[in-house]
Parts: sequence; structure tokens; C-alpha cells
Amino acid sequence: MTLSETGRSSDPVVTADGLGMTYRAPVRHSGPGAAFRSLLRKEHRDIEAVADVSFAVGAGEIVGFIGPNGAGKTTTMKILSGILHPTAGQARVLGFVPRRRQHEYLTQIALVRGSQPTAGPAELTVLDNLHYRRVLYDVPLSRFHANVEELTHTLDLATILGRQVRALSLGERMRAALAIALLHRPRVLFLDEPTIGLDASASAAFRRHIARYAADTGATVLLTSHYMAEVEALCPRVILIDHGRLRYDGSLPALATNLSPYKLLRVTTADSVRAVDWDAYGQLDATDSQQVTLRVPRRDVPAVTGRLLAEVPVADLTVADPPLEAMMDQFYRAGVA
Ligand SMILES: Nc1ncnc2c1ncn2[C@@H]1O[C@H](COP(=O)(O)OP(=O)(O)OP(=O)(O)O)[C@@H](O)[C@H]1O
Repeated sequence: MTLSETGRSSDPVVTADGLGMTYRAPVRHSGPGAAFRSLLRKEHRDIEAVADVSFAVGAGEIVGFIGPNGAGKTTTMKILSGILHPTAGQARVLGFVPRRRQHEYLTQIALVRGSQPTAGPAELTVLDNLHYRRVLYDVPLSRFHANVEELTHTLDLATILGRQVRALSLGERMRAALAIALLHRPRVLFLDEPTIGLDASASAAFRRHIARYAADTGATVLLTSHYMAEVEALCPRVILIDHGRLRYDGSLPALATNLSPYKLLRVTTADSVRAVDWDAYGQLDATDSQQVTLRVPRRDVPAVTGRLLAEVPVADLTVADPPLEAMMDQFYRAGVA
């Protein structure tokens, strides 16, 4: 079920039309003799990783691709970037069929995988890898120097440019991988969990850089992430998949409204909170000497707020959605309806 839809650009850069991917995975039994028997008789089972997924992403959109573990996000990214052939449906990016992996296509996109940050041959230095990329992607030398200067500044590369990739820490490797991915100024960026393993400041720098890159170049970005703060900061639109199927396509605030039927009212009282019968206003979520947090159904928030202000000595009152991480966690554990 698709919960809701938002309008989208009339000029899609990325389209997925009924995409499907069924992996054929070998079945391995355990126990004595199993390895030998599996040589004689090969068994397989089908794993439907992506099923009938359709969406379109317009030029310049930054879209969060979210869902629980094993939902099919990476598989979809791999299809869109041309690494995997879908077993059903069609993908188109910038008018190209990704699986053909034409040079003209590959030089306009980039895929960054946080779980496997590839900064090029490990024996080469980061700068040599950037040169290597320049040659592979036909980047003119004058543009190369300007781009490297900018990337060095924004991704803080100065101390790692001259170092071998193999000796970099995960965070340093990630920064190098991102610089290499952005060197040719791709028009479409596929970012698959790009900030895994980065510290808070490196993640924030990464987010700033992606936002600026997209604003400056008009690039289209698809981002998978389990960090809701990251998705919230970067993505006006999210696509949610679960068990390989598209379940939601729309804004994150609208998803939050769909997911959580209540809001949190945080009330600070002038007197002790004990003097008030809070059950008459909502469900008590947390309390301390002068502050309580109430869960109140969304539709009742205006009326309850009015009654609180009229009947309770309120010093301060705020209304907020429950934390997004907590909502998504609950949602993923309960499964998508
Ligand atoms: N090469 C493969 N062979 C068989 N099954 C696979 C293969 N790659 C992925 N799968 C299965 O396909 C499903 C979707 O995997 P995918 O990696 O696309 O999920 P994901 O949403 O990216 O998950 P995560 O958030 O854990 O990275 C999972 O059930 C996974 O086990």
C-alpha cells in the first residue's frame, strides 16, 4: 500500500518502472557430508529482493531511500547505477539504460557505498587516484585542478592527498572516496549509506558538502541511510521500501504524521506538577518536578492545549512530534501495514 504521494518534477532524471530483482542463491546445508552432497546436487532458492518498484525522480531532487535492513535499497541502487541487471521492469537514468553501462552514462553518475568506500587502487596515493579518475572520466586538466582545490577545501583532504589509500582510516577513506566520486561533477549521485562509520563532525561536513554540491550543480541525489537526522537534513522527499516493495513516497513530515497518531506536549508548570490531574489531558510520557510530557492524539492537540492554558498554571508549553528515529524504529519492528 502506498500511504501518500507528493507532486514531482515533470522531467524525471531517474525512473524505475516496475523494477524487480530476484536473486538465485545456492542453498547450503550444514552438517557432515553436506558440502560433498552440495557438489553432487546443487540446490537454489529464489530471493525476491525488489518487487514491482516504480518511481520517478526529477532533476535536482534529493531523495532519501529508506527502509529496514534487507528491504532492497542497495539492490535498487545497484540496478540504477548499472551494477545489477533487474530481473523485471526497467530503469532509466538521464535517458540511459543503466545496465548497458555506456561510458557516456558512467561519466555522468557516481555511486558511493559507505560499506565499501572505494578510493581506487590501494597502493596509490589519494592524489594519484584522483588523477587516475581524471583519465578514466575524461576530466580536462584545468577543471581537474579547480575541482581538486575545491574538494580539498570542503572535504579537508590536505593531509591525506599524499597518502596511500591502503593506510587510510575508514573516515579518511570515505572522504577520499567521495572526492573521487565527485571529481567528474556527476549529474546523478547514488549515495548508499555514505556516512557509516564517520564521526559526528565528519558526517556533518559530508552533509554540508552534499547539500552545497546539489545546490551548486543541480545534481540529482538518491541517498540511502539509516540515520533519520541525515535524511531529515538533506531530503525533502523520501521513498520507503519494505520487503522489496514501495510503501511510501512523499515528504518526511507527512510520513511522520502517518506513522504517529499522537504528538508530545511538553508542559512546564509554575507550581509543582503534582497538583495537576494530568490524565485528564493526555497520556503521561515523562515527568519531573516541574515538567511533564504528555502524549496527545493529533486531532485533540488544539483543544487540549487550550484547556491546559486555561486550567493549569503553565510557564511554558511546546508541541512536538515524537523523535523520528523512535518512530521509524517502532514502524520497522511492527512492519509496514
Ligand atoms: N547477492 C545476493 N544473493 C542473494 N540474496 C541477496 C544478494 N544481495 C542481497 N540479497 C538479499 O536481498 C534482500 C535485499 O538486500 P539489500 O542489500 O538490497 O537490502 P538493503 O535494504 O540495502 O538492506 P540494508 O539496510 O541491510 O543494507 C535481502 O534479503 C538480502 O539478503
